[in-house]
Amino acid sequence: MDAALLTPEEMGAADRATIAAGTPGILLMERAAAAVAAAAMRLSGDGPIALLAGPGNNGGDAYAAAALLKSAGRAVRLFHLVAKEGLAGDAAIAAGAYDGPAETLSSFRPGDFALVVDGLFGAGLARPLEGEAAAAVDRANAAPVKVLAIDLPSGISGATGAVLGTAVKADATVTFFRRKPGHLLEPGRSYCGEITVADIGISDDVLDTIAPTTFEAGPALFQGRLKVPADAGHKYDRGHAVVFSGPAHQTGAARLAATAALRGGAGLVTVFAPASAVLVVAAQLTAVMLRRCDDAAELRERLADDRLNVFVLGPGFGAGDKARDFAQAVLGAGRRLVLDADGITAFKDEPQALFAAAGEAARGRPGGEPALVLTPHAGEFKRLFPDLAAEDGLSKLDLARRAAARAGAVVVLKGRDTVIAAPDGRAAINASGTAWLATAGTGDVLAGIVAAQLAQGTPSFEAAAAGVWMHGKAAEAFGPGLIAEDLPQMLPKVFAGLCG
Ligand SMILES: NC(=O)C1=CN([C@@H]2O[C@H](COP(=O)(O)OP(=O)(O)OC[C@H]3O[C@@H](n4cnc5c(N)ncnc54)[C@H](O)[C@@H]3O)[C@@H](O)[C@H]2O)[C@@H](O)CC1
Ligand SMILES: Nc1ncnc2c1ncn2[C@@H]1O[C@H](COP(=O)(O)OP(=O)(O)O)[C@@H](O)[C@H]1O
Ligand SMILES: [K+]
Repeated sequence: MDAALLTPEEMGAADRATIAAGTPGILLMERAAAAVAAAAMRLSGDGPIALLAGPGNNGGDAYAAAALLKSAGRAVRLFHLVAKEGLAGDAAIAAGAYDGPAETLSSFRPGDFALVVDGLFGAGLARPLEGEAAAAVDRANAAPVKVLAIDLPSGISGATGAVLGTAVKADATVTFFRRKPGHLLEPGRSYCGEITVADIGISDDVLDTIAPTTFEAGPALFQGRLKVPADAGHKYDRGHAVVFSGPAHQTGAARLAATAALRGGAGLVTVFAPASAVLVVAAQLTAVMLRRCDDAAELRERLADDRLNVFVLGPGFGAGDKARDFAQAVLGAGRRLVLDADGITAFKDEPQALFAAAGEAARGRPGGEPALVLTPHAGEFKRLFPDLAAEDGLSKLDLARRAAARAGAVVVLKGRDTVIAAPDGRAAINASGTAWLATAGTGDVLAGIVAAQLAQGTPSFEAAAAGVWMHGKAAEAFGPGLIAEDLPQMLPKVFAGLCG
C-alpha cells in the first residue's frame, strides 16, 4: 500500500480511524505541525516567518507550527482569515495554545518575510478562493518570497489537482501519511514544489478498510507483478510481441515500438509489414524479426500461432478500415492489444465496435482481465470519448476511469501526469519523466515498452503502469536533448535500478 494516494475523503477517514483507535486529533495536529516547523526552519535560514491560518484544521496546523517555531526562538508572525474565536475542534485547541499575537490576513505583506507558511486551506477546500484569502495568495505569489504549503497549496484540490479560483505557488509542500492525487495531477503538481510526506503516527493498517483505488505508478505498485527472466528460462517464456508496420514511407514508428518492445524485455519481437514495406523495414532491423502481413485474412492465419501473445497497432499505421479490421482480428483471437495513435483514430466513428470487441476478448481471459490497452494523448482521447472530453469538471483521473470502464480496456491517458486506469476502478498516476519526452515518436516507444510487459505475462493494469514509469525513467536517465531513439537504449539502466 506504499503506492496508495488518498483522496481528501479517504484521508479524513484515515484521521478518524486513528482518532477512534485512541490517538487524540490534537496529537496528530502537533505531529503535523512539528514536520511543518522542521521544514520551515530549513527553508527560512534565520529570517522571519509568516504563517497564514485558515478557518479549519489546516489553519490549526499553522497555529501549532507557529507555537513550535516561536518557542525555538524564531521570529514569527501569524495572520488569520478567521479570529481564534471562530475556530472549532483541534484548530481551536491549537490556536488557544499559541501565545503570540495574531493579525488579520489583510495586513500580511510578504516582502517582510524570508518564508511564508501557507495554512489557509488543505483537504477541506470546498469552493474557489475569493476575497481576503485570494488576495493574500496573489500577494504571496507576486513576491519573491519562499512559500511552504501545509498539506496542499491553498486553492489546489487534493482530489483533482485543479486550481479553485487562485492557488499558492509553493516551493515546498509537507503532506501527511500519504500523498493525494492533487499532488501528482497537473496543474496541482506544478504548484507543490518539492513534496515531503510526514509520518504523523497513522498506521498503515487503516488502509485495509479504506481500500484505496488510486496509486502512484512506480515500483511499489507493480514490482511484485513484473516478470524477470528465470535462470533456466527461454525466450518464449518472455513472450512474442508483434508490431504492425504502416506502408513503405511510414515504417519508423513501428520500428521504434519494436525496438522498445525488445529492449523492454519481450523474448521475441516481430514486425508484421505489408509487402510494399518489407524491404524498407528489413534494411533497418537486426534482432527484431520481420514477416509479411497484407490483410486481415493473412493476419488470421498468422494468429494460429498462439505464441504471438501481444500486438501493437497504430504507430504509423494509417487510420483506415485496415486498422479496424486488424484490431478486431487480434481481439477476436483473444490476444492482448496495445492500440495507439492511428489505431485509436481509426475507431473515431465507431468506438462501440472497438469496445464490444475488447469486452468480448476480456470475457475470454482469466479473471476477465482486459485484453486491450489504449494509449491516447489528449487529442486521441477526445476522438474516442468526445462526450467525456467535453464534460465540465472531470479530472484526468475521472476521464481515464470512465473511459476504461466504458471501453473494457486499460486506458493510458498520456501527458506529464499520465493516468493509467483499469475497468475495475483502479487508477495510477505517473510522476516519472521529463519535459524532453514531448518529442516525436516517444509515444511509439511507450507502446512498445507496455507491450513488452504484457508479452511477459504481467497483468494489463500493472503492465501499463510499469511501462509508463519505465518510459519516464528512461527519459530521466538520458537527460536533456533526448529523441525517441534514445529511450530504448536507456532501459537496461532502468532495469538495473529495478532488479538490482
Ligand atoms: N485531525 C485531523 O483531521 C488532522 C488534520 N490535519 C490538517 O487538517 C486539514 C484539513 O482540515 P479541515 O478538514 O478542517 O479543512 P481545511 O482546514 O482545509 O478547510 C476547511 C475549512 O475551510 C472552509 N472553506 C473551504 N473552502 C473555502 C474557501 N474557498 N473559502 C473560504 N472558506 C473555505 C470550510 O468551510 C472549513 O471551515 C488537512 O489539510 C491538514 O492540514 C492535520 O492536522 C493532521 C490531523
Ligand atoms: N511535458 C511532458 N512531460 C513528461 N512527459 C511528457 C510530456 N509531454 C509528453 N510526454 C510524454 O511523451 C509521450 C508522447 O506521446 P505521443 O503524444 O503519443 O507522441 P508521439 O505520437 O509523437 O509518439 C507520452 O508518453 C507522454 O506522456
Ligand atoms: K495549505
